[in-house]
Amino acid sequence: MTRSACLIFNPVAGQGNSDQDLATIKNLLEPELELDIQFTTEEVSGGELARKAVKNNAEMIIASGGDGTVSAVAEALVGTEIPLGAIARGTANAFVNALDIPDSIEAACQVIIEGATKKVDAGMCNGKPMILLAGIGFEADTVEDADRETKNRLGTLAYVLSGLKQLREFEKFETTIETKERVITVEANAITIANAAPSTSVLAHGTAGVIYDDGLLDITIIAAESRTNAIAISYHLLQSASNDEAAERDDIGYLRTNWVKISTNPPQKVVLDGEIIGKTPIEVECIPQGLTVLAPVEPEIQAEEKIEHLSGIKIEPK
Ligand SMILES: Nc1ncnc2c1ncn2[C@@H]1O[C@H](COP(=O)(O)OP(=O)(O)OP(=O)(O)O)[C@@H](O)[C@H]1O
Repeated sequence: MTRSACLIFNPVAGQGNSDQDLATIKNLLEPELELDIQFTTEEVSGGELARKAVKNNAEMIIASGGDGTVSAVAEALVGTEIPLGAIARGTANAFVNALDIPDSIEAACQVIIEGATKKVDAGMCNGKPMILLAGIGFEADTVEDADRETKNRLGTLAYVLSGLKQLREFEKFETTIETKERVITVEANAITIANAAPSTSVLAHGTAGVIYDDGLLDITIIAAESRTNAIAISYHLLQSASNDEAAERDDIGYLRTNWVKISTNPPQKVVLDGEIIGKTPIEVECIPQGLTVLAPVEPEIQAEEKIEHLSGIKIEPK
């Protein structure tokens, strides 16, 4: 029996040629899958289309668009067993990068055809599904500041530019972090609560790698004393993120927990998976294995070795 899938496609996502993208996707997938193609519109979101597809018992749901569309579709699938395929066509493509799904159309289609799935955690933030992260403080301001027109012209650079602009205006706020075991109070400029995070979300990377299937949220606290320090912190986190190392500076804190409530004084804007959802306080809970995604089969871990260069070494097959 042929497998079937509902493809939810944003025809205005990203900077590429959507007609051509759709033709490529159909060429690659249609020999293997019976596709029911649904287009998002300004009025009908990917989330709405996905909820309809869930009701219609879709066998698989594929989201193709920017992070807005892919996250909205993913959120609708939290708590279901329906596998999500993701074909990223946006600017930052944080969702696929965070979950180790390839970001080219061809490779993403190949993953969908191969059909291997993995379970990843999701989260709930103030009752709303969260796949990647919630940001409080300058991360939230960065997102709000990167407008559509600038994003179209500059792509990812738009976020970096607005981030630098925000750093000039940053300030500290009183923060209370409540876990099931403790109440922590601290002065901070930014708090990130991550379930999964791409390396470009630098403020999420206090821990040594944000793990998306450990049943825990990774919380990073930034407490910079000056703007210069904030820039140094961002650079430090960028490096520790790319090396999968934990942050070592005294003005960066991190912890892991499965539930957290965060309040601030004064209240701060909160960005959830790229959208501003309001202000603090927030309550975030990890939903272990809440989402099934089509993802590349994990490569076998090869034991690393470097021996051939040793002088006089002999290596013989047994
Ligand atoms: N057919 C459509 N016509 C106009 N706007 C649309 C249409 N379909 C979706 N949208 C809008 O697209 C936005 C979601 O875009 P999405 O995140 O998929 O791509 P993007 O904005 O290009 O991605 P990125 O944020 O990575 O740049 C929503 O605001 C939605 O209202």
